[in-house]
Amino acid sequence: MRTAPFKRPFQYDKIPIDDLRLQQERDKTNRARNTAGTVKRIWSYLARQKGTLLLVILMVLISSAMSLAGPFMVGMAVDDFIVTQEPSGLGMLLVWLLIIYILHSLSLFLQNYWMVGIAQNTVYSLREELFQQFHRLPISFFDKRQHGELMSRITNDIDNINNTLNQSVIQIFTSVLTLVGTVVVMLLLSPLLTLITMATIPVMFMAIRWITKRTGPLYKLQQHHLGELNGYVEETVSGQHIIKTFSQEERVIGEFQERNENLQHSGFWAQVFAGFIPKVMNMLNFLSFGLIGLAGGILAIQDVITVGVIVIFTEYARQFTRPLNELSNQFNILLSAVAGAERVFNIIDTKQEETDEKDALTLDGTQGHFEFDHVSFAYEKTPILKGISFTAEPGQTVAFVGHTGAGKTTIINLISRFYNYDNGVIKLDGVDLKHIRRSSLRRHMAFVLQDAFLFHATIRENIRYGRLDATDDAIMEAAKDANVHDFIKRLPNGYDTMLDQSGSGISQGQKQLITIARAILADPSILILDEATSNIDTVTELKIQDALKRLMKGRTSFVIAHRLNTIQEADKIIMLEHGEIVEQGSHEALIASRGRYYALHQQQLKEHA
Ligand SMILES: Nc1ncnc2c1ncn2[C@@H]1O[C@H](COP(=O)(O)OP(=O)(O)OP(=O)(O)O)[C@@H](O)[C@H]1O
Repeated sequence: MRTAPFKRPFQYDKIPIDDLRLQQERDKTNRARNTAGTVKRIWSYLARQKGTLLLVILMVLISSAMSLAGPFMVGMAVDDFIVTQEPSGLGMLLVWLLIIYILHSLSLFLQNYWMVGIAQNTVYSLREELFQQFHRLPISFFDKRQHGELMSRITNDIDNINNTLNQSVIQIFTSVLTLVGTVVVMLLLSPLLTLITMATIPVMFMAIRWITKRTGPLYKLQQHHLGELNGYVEETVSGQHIIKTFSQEERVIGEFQERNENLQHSGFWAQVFAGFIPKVMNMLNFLSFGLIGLAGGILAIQDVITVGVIVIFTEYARQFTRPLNELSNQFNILLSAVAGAERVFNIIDTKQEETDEKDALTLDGTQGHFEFDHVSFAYEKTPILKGISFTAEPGQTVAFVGHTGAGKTTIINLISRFYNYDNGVIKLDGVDLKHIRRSSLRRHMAFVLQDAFLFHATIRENIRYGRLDATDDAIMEAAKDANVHDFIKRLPNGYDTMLDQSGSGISQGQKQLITIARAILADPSILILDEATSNIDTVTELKIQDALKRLMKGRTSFVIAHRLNTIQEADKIIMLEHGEIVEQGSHEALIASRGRYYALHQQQLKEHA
């Protein structure tokens, strides 16, 4: 087993400077493009809860005032009762102090309670809007993006907004109020001592700036390395089969080690520098106490101020540095949350799936007669399909064949109107598809796709997805027709067997049979089958072929098949090349004409010989 080298790993000059630079570049792109606009938009969500927000502001005012009043009273106690050694009113003052501290705690508790409510309501609305938007966006939106990226919008970004609203917003308010309040009271008590107290601030600023200039990018680098490491672990865990079959374990361990070392380096320095901040603050606080004690003592001896004022200043000095520090921290968190919010809003603002025409038809039923008339289509600006013309009679099976990238899936995408065709016309029962409501068109279609997708639900619920009002008997009948009933019956929990998201626990073929049962139950007039029989053992393949034959009977079916032996019985085979139809006809006719299909057929025969 490999062990990680532990050779002087923590030299600062070993931090990859290029990585730091890269991180700084990334930071720039990670900022919101329109910070003011995004903040305004977040505000519009908060403004829906004006009443509660006012209460929070009131509580912040009270807590800030109380944090000023506490030390002030202590100072008064020193002057009035301790210096004078006249303790008669001390008891009453202690009661006041107690009230101040209770009020302080209570206002902190309530501001937190109300602000958490505001934050939760805001992210509830955002999550809801984002999820609804996901379901209104066209397929092209998802085709262009990675799933992980979209997941990150609804998890990380929204979480970030929540945390920022919960903590940073109140912190920023409180810090500003406390800072202003402290300086005002200090100035009123003694402008000279205020200046002396503040003498350490420039030093503090410089020290913090020096540290954060280093920790900021290091922290982000650490996050970046952590993300890389997590991603790598996730990928290798889910790709275990492939790693083992290609005997890549050693290489994977080596690559992991590299990522682990990167994280170790950046993590070490990020935390070392971050650890400096409280130490430096403490040191400067003590310096400031010393200065206040010295200067305050001299001023008190000269009767310019009282001893109580010195007590108040030492307390305020402590209160003073904390908000300064917090402001700079919270500001960064706030900026990154605003950037996240902007990404969320960008998705919410993305153009939704084109709406149907105003007077679009709702199909009650359909014969399933399709006609493609010189249809052309481009993804963005890349032309894919050119002058496609063919017909599919009701109940016929039309198969698309051709090399990878020929445009088979694209034709299916046009039939189901996941994409809009640019030129020409596609007609269903003589009506242009564009005049038919998308939802009503798709209601008459069922898909059995290569990547059989099952939900995290029971087998029964997965089949019922085809027709929500189906009875248990109808589900069982569909499963019987799909040749999967016997298999389900043999499972300990039968139809109530829970499937996990990846559908593990059942084979690829069984998954496919369940999706066929789902399609049978849906009882559509139009069927779309995408390479439904690849990677499956012969017995299951026969079962699938048999189930499909039953499913396709009496329905117009479009089949994408790479293996020509599965489509020989199709009524029409359409051979595509570079987005154009080069041949069409029955298997026998195409073989007899000895053209492109014949060549492809011969090639496959040789490959499987
Ligand atoms: N969402 C998309 N955006 C841009 N181009 C795309 C998109 N989907 C497919 N293409 C391109 O369109 C062409 C046709 O792709 P299509 O998926 O229709 O081919 P196919 O015949 O189904 O291939 P395969 O047999 O590999 O599934 C390819 O060049 C492909 O790169």
